[in-house]
Amino acid sequence: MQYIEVRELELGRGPAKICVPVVGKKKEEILATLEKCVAAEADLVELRIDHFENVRHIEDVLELLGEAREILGEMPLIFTYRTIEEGGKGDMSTEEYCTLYQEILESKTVDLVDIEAFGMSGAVSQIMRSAREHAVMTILSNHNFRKTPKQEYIIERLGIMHHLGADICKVAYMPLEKGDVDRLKKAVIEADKRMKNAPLVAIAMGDLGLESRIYPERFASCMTFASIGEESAPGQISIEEMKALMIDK
Ligand SMILES: O=C1C[C@@](O)(C(=O)O)C[C@@H](O)[C@@H]1O
Repeated sequence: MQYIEVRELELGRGPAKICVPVVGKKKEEILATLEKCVAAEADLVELRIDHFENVRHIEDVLELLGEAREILGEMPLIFTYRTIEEGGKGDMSTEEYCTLYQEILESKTVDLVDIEAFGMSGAVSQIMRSAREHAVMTILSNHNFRKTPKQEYIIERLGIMHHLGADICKVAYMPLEKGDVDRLKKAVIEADKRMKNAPLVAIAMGDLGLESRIYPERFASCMTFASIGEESAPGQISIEEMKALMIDK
């Protein structure tokens, strides 16, 4: 079993960890949700900065991250700018996206950055290089909110992310029928074998995908996403429900 250590958290070893995505628009709103993440004992949080109203003002983003860190203490923080193309709110150009990630990596205020592996031509290798230089861990991700790709395509995409050196490879796709969830499961189990159990995350979104969220180990996943307040993707359940379901297993 391969695993990574992010602060005191082991990802890829032991039970899958619960990550809460935080999607507030205003600083106060975001910080209040982070307090709730601590109170609810999430394992880690994902700051979905594409929702933040001042995302184009780097000083405001850095100030927010500084205050977030004070609240979170040792709880790991993932920094994610999700583009519209992959189901988020972000409409930055490739250049702006690169600059944002560059500034964040230099600031060393986050533990992991989520980079869209196939969206921004040329951006990925540049950001990966910078993350390595600044010793920040990386999640390479791919999303499709409309459908679930073919099995070979999923295996290939996870393989490319692994080859590019991601610490965690992540896919999230929308199933249109139950068979799509089964296909995702088969694909990630095969990819996991080929990647020799390197940490990965696979999510089937929407109501049909619940199994992938509450039984992450069936999808070889080291992490599952649960909400506090507003969900960041269809099919997420609350952290309370998730904890109750995971204990009941
Ligand atoms: O990639 C993911 C997974 C996700 O899309 C989900 O379906 O839970 C939620 C996103 O916030 C996160 O970046």
